[in-house]
Amino acid sequence: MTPGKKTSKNPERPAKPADSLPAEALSADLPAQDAELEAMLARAMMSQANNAPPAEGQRCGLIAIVGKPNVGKSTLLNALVGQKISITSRKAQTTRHRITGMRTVGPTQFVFVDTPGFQTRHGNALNRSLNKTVVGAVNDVDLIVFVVEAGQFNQADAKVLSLLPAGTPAILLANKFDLIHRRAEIAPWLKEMQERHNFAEFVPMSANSAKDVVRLFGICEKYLPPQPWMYGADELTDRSERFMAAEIIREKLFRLTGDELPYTSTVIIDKFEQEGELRRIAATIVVERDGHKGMIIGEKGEKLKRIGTEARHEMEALTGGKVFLEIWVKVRSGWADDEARVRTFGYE
Ligand SMILES: Nc1nc2c(ncn2[C@@H]2O[C@H](COP(=O)(O)OP(=O)(O)OP(=O)(O)O)[C@@H](O)[C@H]2O)c(=O)[nH]1
Repeated sequence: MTPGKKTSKNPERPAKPADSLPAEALSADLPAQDAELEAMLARAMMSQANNAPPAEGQRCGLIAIVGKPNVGKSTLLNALVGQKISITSRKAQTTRHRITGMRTVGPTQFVFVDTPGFQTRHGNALNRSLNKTVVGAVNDVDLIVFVVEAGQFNQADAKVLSLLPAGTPAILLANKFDLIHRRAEIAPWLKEMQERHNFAEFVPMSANSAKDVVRLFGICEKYLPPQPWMYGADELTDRSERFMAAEIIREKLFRLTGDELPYTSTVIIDKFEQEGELRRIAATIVVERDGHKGMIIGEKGEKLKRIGTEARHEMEALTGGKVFLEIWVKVRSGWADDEARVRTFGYE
């Protein structure tokens, strides 16, 4: 199911959101004193979710979550959806696909689109494909959530920002706010950010905080147009169990191997069969070099066994049934530079 075509731009964009910090406040007279800044941040942090039903029926819209690698986009999507549908790791470039996650709250359906972090290094075929996914996702949505790490902005952030279409409202989401200990340092950064783009709102938060996530729903809701829902009220993602299985294995692979394993390893599902509540899954981890294969298999096969066990447990929790999982490791040198291979491995 592709929701992209069903959306329409919000016809009545609110001029000034009531429950978050208006961006104009930042560009004009940014408070010089710490106390004022503290009050301003407190207001933005404290604003409550406003999930009151709209007067006339259903509301629904697409919200793209964009940002450079590792800023917390997938963590945010999972928190918003209320279930893990996008894999995360401490390594950058974990997300490789456009992943749609939905959450229906009262009469409003939020359709979130998580995207790969925009790649500015390595111009290989894999990265070109990832970037195409990001560019596709920011067009034709009702709202863009531009995620940065609070207090930071570099060339990689700038590249993503340059992709945002002018006519679509964008929220500046300053994530990992829990890591900011001196809030006063945020003031000049905020002012700079507002000069870079005409953000509709500024949301300082932590994707790890449930309270912050609830607040974000209220902030996003008013940008979604009144229109019928695109998905059922209980649906959480448009991705299949087969897709999720590959992603879960890739997450364990990324988490359980050191930084020495290059990000150009991928997972293909060779077999996915269901008999009642039992799933039989065979998967291949594809790497570029023999040395990488050894790293994944580990001494006496220990590492691969652990990847398999952790992936299986997570799949069993997700599906509620038993899973038999077999994983193989194969070397395909240069696959990430080969357009055709990148496509056969499931990248757009
Ligand atoms: N302290 C802190 N860490 C966070 C927060 N949000 C995410 N993280 C961590 O940041 C790391 C990256 O998170 P991801 O959600 O994988 O980031 P991403 O932007 O999806 O990364 P890519 O897949 O590379 O695009 C993980 O280790 C998260 O646990 C937050 O609010 N506070």
